[in-house]
Amino acid sequence: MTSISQRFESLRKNNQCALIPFLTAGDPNLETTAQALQILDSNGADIIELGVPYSDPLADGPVIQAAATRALKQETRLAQVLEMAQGLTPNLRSPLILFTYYNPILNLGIQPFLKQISAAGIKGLVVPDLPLEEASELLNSASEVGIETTLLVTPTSSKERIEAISSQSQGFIYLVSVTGVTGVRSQLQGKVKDVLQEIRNVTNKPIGVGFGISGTEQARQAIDWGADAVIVGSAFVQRLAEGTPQQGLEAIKNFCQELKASISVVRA
Ligand SMILES: O=P(O)(O)OC[C@@H](O)[C@@H](O)c1c[nH]c2ccccc12
Repeated sequence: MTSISQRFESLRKNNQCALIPFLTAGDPNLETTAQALQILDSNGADIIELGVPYSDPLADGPVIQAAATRALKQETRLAQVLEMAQGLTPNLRSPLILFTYYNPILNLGIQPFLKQISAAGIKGLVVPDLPLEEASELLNSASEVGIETTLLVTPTSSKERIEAISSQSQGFIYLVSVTGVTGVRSQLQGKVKDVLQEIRNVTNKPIGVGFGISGTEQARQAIDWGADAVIVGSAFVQRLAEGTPQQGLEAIKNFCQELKASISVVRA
């Protein structure tokens, strides 16, 4: 199974960038999530971020909060998400990143958590509220089972923090494009270009830009500014939730193809 780093290496060889969609597992139900993952995987996704619904998604905007609420109404728990993933990962081209808040990990215990997600074929981890000071135990234990933990840089991160995060982050570095919560914005802030350069100055690890990317224009903009990947969540979650599940699946298929096409043009 391809790792996150290996996927980035093969993309870089072909001067390509990664499209990383995010979906909330269990919204509207896990059967649809399984279909959605396969659709994204065969319509342009290079890596996929799978969110574990959580009752207090403090870093999420209204779209993903609503998705988490719908998924929790379906009694979506980590165990079912992993059971669904285990059935899929052997046949997915895209490595899966499990996206979860820190609490569910602490409740289960870091080692049992990692054992379960590794058995499900998960290759990456994003924990937005993991304090950098506490990250080393999770990072080290996860990498022992072949899971790369990606850390987040924000536009207000200091130079020292950018260096600390860049050196510890595995797989890639997640540059959050705006201060605030997830959710589509009208345009990417120019600051993203500067922070991209600051990260580039201290590491040659791939950099993914996320938050607020609503469509092909902003995705292209992030790539032209030097990003190696774009992470798109709310815009996919929104489309999947519109109409019937079948209509939602059709909408994310088309959106995934459009986004991949928009970032596939060789960098200007
Ligand atoms: O939804 P957006 O604005 O496209 O941003 C990606 C984001 O959804 C995904 O990476 C994510 C979902 N929840 C998060 C919480 C914190 C950081 C990142 C995330």
